[in-house]
Amino acid sequence: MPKLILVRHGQSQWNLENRFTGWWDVDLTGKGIEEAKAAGDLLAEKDVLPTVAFTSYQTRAIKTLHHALDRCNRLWIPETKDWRLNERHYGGLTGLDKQETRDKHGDEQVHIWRRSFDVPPPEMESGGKYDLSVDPRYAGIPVPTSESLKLTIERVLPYFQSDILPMISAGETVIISAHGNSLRALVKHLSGISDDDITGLEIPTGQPIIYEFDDAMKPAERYYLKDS
Ligand SMILES: O=C(O)[C@@H](CO)OP(=O)(O)O
Repeated sequence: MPKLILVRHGQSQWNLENRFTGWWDVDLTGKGIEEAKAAGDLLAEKDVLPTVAFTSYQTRAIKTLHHALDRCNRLWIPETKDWRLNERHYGGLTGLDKQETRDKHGDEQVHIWRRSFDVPPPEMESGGKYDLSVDPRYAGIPVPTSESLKLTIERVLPYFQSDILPMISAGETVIISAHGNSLRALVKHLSGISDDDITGLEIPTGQPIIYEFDDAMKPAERYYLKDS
């Protein structure tokens, strides 16, 4: 049965500091590295060994993938990076402290920015400290100025369907190392979760989630590998 493994990157420096991150390229903490290694150990222990890998353009997801693959002796498998698996773009909130933003704008407003389905945060100003539109890694790519979950889904899903699903159909065991919101986009689609319910789904760092597909490429309900 073809399998898909989803893993959210381990703890990042800004997860630890409680700052809005989005597309900003923050590295893993020591704890994040350990989470990624433990994910790889679990893949080895359960004998769920990836044959093809996908990740984003962001260091925390790339390093998580590499630490995990190292631990299950699969660093050699083909790997594709694509910006469409990036975290949702946090716009003008990027870099701000989440608690200070709550104190300034109120809990309700911050909850809307973080967890509404289709309300994007304020736009990022061009030329600001966290503007990545001139970063060479995004040359030729339409860098968003802000994204809701809905907008994130609109770039993650077509990429999944065109580039990742055919690999699963071909019998590969695919691993995707990505982010809270790019993975929400995939789980929403694969598990048929409503617009209202998906925003309440929290995806833990470094915990492999498994989808098994039947012959008609219909995914069964997801499960955490640690619980299998
Ligand atoms: O800051 C971010 O980019 C994301 C993921 O860490 O945070 P949130 O929980 O608000 O989606």
